Amino acid sequence: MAFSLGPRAASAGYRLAVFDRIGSTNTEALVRARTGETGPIWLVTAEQTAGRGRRQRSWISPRGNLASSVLEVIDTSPAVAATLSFAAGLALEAALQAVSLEARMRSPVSEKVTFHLKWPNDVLAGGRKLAGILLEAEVVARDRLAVVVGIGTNVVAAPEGMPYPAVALRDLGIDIGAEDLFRALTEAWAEFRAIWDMGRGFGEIRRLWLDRAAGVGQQVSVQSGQSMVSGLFDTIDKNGCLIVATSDGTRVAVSAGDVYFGTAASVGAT
Ligand SMILES: O=C(O)CCCC[C@@H]1SC[C@@H]2NC(=O)N[C@@H]21
Repeated sequence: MAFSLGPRAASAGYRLAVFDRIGSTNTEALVRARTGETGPIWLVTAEQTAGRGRRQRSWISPRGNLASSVLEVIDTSPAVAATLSFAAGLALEAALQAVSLEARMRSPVSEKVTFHLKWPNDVLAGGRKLAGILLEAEVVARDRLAVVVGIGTNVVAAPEGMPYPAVALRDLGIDIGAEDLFRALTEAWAEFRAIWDMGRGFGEIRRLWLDRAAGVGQQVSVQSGQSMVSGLFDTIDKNGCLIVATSDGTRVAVSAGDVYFGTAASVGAT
């Protein structure tokens, strides 16, 4: 089976570049944006050899997993563009739901799996990391912003030896191909990208995201650089910052960091 766009993505004007093997779809998208590509375009590869994750980590994506990026060149500020990653989380969760349902219809013995979104932009299944999102933005010609949203999903294999628990769809009994998930993702992206509407729809995206979020109202610790803030995960604000209500009654807004659920900072980070 080959990678293809869903009908809604195609009619919304998205194009597609498919690779058999590439270093990083995010890097390729940024290189293209610097040399005149204006998008919107999806880049997808069967195998990624130098994938990048958040916070300068590497991202392992062997053949069979899904590594893809969407490039949009838009007139908005980096702060507004950053909120697009929440729309990406919602799109990925919707795509995962859709393909899991199809897999269960083919093989009714497999159990229903619930996916949750973890701030800022991971997808968890049963508390384990299934997918990650890396949003990168760069000002290109004529002061327009190239926004690349890279989405990696463990379809057939989860990386081993990570500092957090990881899982693949196959481990969960969800037997689908990366091509099926990609097609569903392009459809869901077109839907949530339209709701986001250059940041005007972030209120709605925020509401939908909070409905599917892991750990709201629970104890979290958030590590941001050298500092750690602990308290209750209250909400996310209109900029997508995580709001932590600390025991001294203050509400701290965190714009970037790693979330650890519970009180022990040594478990649960993705
Ligand atoms: O959780 C993370 O740290 C984010 C991982 C993002 C990985 C994807 S795979 C496709 C795209 N290309 C990359 O090099 N990274 C992203």
